[in-house]
Amino acid sequence: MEHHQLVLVLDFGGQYNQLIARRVREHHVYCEVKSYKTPLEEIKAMNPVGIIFTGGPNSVYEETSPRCGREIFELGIPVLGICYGCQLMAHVLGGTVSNAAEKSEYGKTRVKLDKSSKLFSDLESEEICWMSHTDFISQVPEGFRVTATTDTCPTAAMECAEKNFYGVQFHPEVNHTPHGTDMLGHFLYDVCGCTGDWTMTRYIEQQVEAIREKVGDGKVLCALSGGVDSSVVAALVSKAVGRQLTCVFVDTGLMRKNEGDEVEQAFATRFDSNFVRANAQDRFFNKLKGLSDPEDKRKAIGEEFIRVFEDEARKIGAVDFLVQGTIYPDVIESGLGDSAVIKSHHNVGGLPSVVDFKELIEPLRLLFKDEVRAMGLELGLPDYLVWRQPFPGPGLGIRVLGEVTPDKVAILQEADWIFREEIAKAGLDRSINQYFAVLTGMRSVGVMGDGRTYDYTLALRGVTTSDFMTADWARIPYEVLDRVSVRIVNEVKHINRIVYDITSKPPATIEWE
Ligand SMILES: Nc1ncnc2c1ncn2[C@@H]1O[C@H](COP(=O)(O)OP(=O)(O)OP(=O)(O)O)[C@@H](O)[C@H]1O
Ligand SMILES: O=c1[nH]c(=O)c2[nH+]cn([C@@H]3O[C@H](COP(=O)(O)O)[C@@H](O)[C@H]3O)c2[nH]1
Ligand SMILES: NC(=O)CC[C@H](N)C(=O)O
Ligand SMILES: [Mg+2]
Repeated sequence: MEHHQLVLVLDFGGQYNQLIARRVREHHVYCEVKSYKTPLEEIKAMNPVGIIFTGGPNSVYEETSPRCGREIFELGIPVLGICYGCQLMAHVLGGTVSNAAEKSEYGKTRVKLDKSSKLFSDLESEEICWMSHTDFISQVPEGFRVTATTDTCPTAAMECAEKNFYGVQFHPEVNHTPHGTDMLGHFLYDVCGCTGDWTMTRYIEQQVEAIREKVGDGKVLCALSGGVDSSVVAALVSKAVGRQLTCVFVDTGLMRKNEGDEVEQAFATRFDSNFVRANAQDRFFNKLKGLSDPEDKRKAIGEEFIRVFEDEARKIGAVDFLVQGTIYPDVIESGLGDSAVIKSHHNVGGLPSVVDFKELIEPLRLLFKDEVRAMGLELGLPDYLVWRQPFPGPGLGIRVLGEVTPDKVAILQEADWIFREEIAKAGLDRSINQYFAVLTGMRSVGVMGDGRTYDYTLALRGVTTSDFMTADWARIPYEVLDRVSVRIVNEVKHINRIVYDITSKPPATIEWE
C-alpha cells in the first residue's frame, strides 16, 4: 500500500530518537522509530533500505543493556550506529568497548575526519561534532577501519564500507553538529541508495488512500476544536471521505472572544463534509456551578465534552470511526518505546469507550507539530489557522480561577482579546509561543476618576517554549506591556490591576489551573 522507501530507526533509549527520525524525513526519506525489541521477522517484513541504531544511556558490556543479535547484520541492509548504537555494533561484531571514566567527552568537540569515507566526503577534514559519552571503542571489529578521531577518543567513527556498516560516536542529529545532517544525507543517499521519494504531497496522497480503504462506506466523526492538530486532521480526512465525515465543534462558552463564531465561519463550508456546531454553553456553565477546585473543574468539563459528543453521534447514527489529531510528541511523551513516561496525553480521553466506535483513525501519529503545520499548508488551510497558538480544551474554564460564571468569562474574554491584539500589533505573535490572560479571584483597591474601586486583578502570561514541557516567561518589552495595561484597565470593566507572570516552567506550569 505504501510505496515509499523506509528507513528504520531502532530505539535503544536515547534522548534524540525523534530528532533522528525528523532529520531523515527532512532529507525526504520516510522514517519510523521502533523499539530495539522489534522481532527480526517484523523488521524484514518492513523491508527498510537502511537501519539506524540510536544512542542510549547504557553501557554495552553490562549484562542487562539493550542488545540486538548478530542476525540483523546479516540481512544485507546498511546500518548506521550512533553513539551507543555505534558501540553496540562494535561489541556485537567482535570489537572492544571500554570504559574511560576520566576521558568522558561531553559537548562540542573537534573531530578529525577521514574524507575518503562516504559519510564525510564533502566535509572539512576537521569538523565540530557534539559528543556525549564515557565509553569508547578501543578496538574496532575485524574488517572495520577508523574514519574519525578526537584528541581523547581513538574511534570517533568507524566503518566497514564493503558491508555498508557505519558508526559515529558523536550525534549527527543535533544542531550542535553543524554538518551532521550532511553526514546523515550521505548515509541515506550514498550508502542506502535512497531516492528521496517522501514528500508531504505524497504522504498526504498515501494517507488519503489508506483512510479510504479503512473507512469504506462507514461514517466518521471528528472532534474539531479549531486548533492546529484537529483542523489539519479534519482537512485530511475530509479530502479522503468527504460527506461521510462529520466535524463536531463544541462551543463550550469557554472559548476566547468571538472564537465560536470564528471557528464556525472558518469550517462550516471549508470542507466538503458535514459540520456541526454544538452550542453547549449553558450545559457547561451549569455543570461548573459551585465548583472551584481546578481538578474538579477539569473533570467536569472533560465529562461534559463526552456527553455532547455522545448526543451528536446519536443524531448522526452508527458512527464507526473516530478521528483524533494525536501527534508524535503525544505518543512519545506517553512513554511509547523505551523512553521515560513524561505525561500521559488523554486526547479526547474516554471517548471511544463511551460511544461505540469501531476504530480510531490517527493519521498524524508520526508527525511533529511543524510537520503537521506543513501538512496543513499543503492541504490549503490558511496561515492563521495553521499558525494558531495551542488552546487547551477546557479553555477559559481554567483561566478564570475559582468558580466560573458567565460574567467572569465575559470580563476575561475582553481583556484577553486586547492582550492578543497588542501582541500581534507588536509583531510578537510568532515569537511568543503562547500568551493569554488569567482572571485571578483576587480583588484589590484602586482609584479611578477620583473614586475608589474594588475590582479584579488580571494576570498576563506569555511563554517561549518549543515543546510546552518546559518553558521560560517571555521578555515582552515594557512598552508593549504598558499599552496592554492601559488599554485593559480603561476598556474592561471590573479590572483595576494588571500583573505579569515571571515564573518559568518548572516550577510553575503554563496554565494557572
Ligand atoms: N471545543 C472543542 N470542540 C470539539 N473538540 C474539541 C474541542 N476542544 C478540544 N477538542 C478535541 O480535543 C483534542 C485535543 O485538544 P488539543 O488542544 O490538544 O488539540 P487541538 O486543539 O487540535 O490543537 P492545538 O494543540 O493546536 O490546540 C482536539 O484535537 C479535539 O479533537
Ligand atoms: O488540550 C489541552 N487540554 C488540557 O486539559 C490542557 N491543559 C493544559 N494544556 C496545554 O498544555 C500546555 C502545557 O500546559 P501546562 O504547563 O499548564 O501543563 C499548554 O500549552 C497548555 O495550554 C492543555 N491542553
Ligand atoms: N549517548 C550515548 O549513547 C552514550 C552511550 C554510552 N552510555 C556511553 O556513555 O558511552
Ligand atoms: Mg486545542
